[in-house]
Amino acid sequence: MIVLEQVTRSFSNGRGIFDVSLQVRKGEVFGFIGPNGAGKSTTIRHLMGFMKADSGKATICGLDCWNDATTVKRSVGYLPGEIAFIEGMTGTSFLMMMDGMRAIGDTRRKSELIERFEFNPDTPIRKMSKGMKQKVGIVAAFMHDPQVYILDEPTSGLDPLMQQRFVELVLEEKQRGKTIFMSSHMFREMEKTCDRAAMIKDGRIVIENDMKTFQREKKQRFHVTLRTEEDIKRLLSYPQVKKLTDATCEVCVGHDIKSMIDMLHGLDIVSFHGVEENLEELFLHYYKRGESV
Ligand SMILES: Nc1ncnc2c1ncn2[C@@H]1O[C@H](COP(=O)(O)OP(=O)(O)OP(=O)(O)O)[C@@H](O)[C@H]1O
Repeated sequence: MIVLEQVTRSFSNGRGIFDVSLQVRKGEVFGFIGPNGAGKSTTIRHLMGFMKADSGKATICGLDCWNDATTVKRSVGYLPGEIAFIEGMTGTSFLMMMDGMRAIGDTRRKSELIERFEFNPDTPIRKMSKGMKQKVGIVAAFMHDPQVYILDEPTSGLDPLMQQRFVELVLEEKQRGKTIFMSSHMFREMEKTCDRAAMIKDGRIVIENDMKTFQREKKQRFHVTLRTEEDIKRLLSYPQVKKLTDATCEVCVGHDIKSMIDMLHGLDIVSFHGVEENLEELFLHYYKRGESV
C-alpha cells in the first residue's frame, strides 16, 4: 500500500533523508520512530507529495506520491505535524472547507468523531488550545473514511484520556482493514497499535521489525533488596548490576535468568521483583547506538 524505495533528499546543510526504503502492507499499522531531527517529517512530506526526492520513489496504492500528488492528497487521511490553519476560521468552518475540497456530502462520520473527541468545533481556532487544534486535525484526517492514513505525531498535545480514544480509533480502523503509517514519540501508543515499526536516525533507517520481535528483545530486569552492606557490595561486583538505593540493586541479565540465580546464590534477600523493560528503553539503546542492521 505504502512503498518507499531508496528515497534520498539532501538539504544544503547536509541533513535530510538517505536511501529510505520501507513497505507498509494493507491493513497494517506501521510506526515510525526517531529522535528529533531524524527525518520523520521529511519522509512523510515525500509521501504526501510536498517534496520531490533527489532520487528514489514513493508510492501509495500504486500512485506516485510526487506525480500524482493531487490524488494522493485528496484520498489519504493526513495529519501534519503542525497544522496550518487559516486566520479567522473556527473548527467548524475549517472542517467544512476540508469536506468541500474532498467533495464529501455525508457528514455523519465527522459528527461522530467530534463527539468522540469531545470538543466544541465552533470555537475560533486562534482561541483553541494545542490539544483542541490537534483534535480538529484528527477529525479532518479521519472524517472522509480513507483507506490509508499518514499521521505525523498524532497524539501530540492530547491528554491521556484522549490519547486512549485515539488508540481505540486506530484499532477500529485497523480492524476495518485500513493501512496506517504514523510517526510518534509515544512508545505506549505504538506498542498498543502497531504491527511493525522502523526507526530512523540521522536520515537513515537503522532498524525495522515487527512489534513481536521488538517485544522479545526487551531485556529482563530485576530489583533486589538485600539485608547487609556486604551482600550489596558482593552483588555490585558483577557488571550487570547497578545500585538503585543503599539497599536495592538492579540486575539486568537479558534472558539469561540462570546467571542471575547464580549471582544471587547465598545472599540474604529481603525482596525481589521483575521489572519489564518498556519499548522506550529498548529504542533508547538504538537512539544512542544507531546500529545498522
Ligand atoms: N527545508 C529544509 N531545509 C534544510 N534542512 C531541513 C529542511 N527540512 C528539514 N531539514 C533538516 O532535516 C533534518 C530532518 O528533519 P525532520 O523535520 O524530518 O525531522 P523529524 O524527525 O521530523 O524531527 P522532529 O521529531 O523534531 O519533528 C533536520 O536536521 C532538519 O533540520
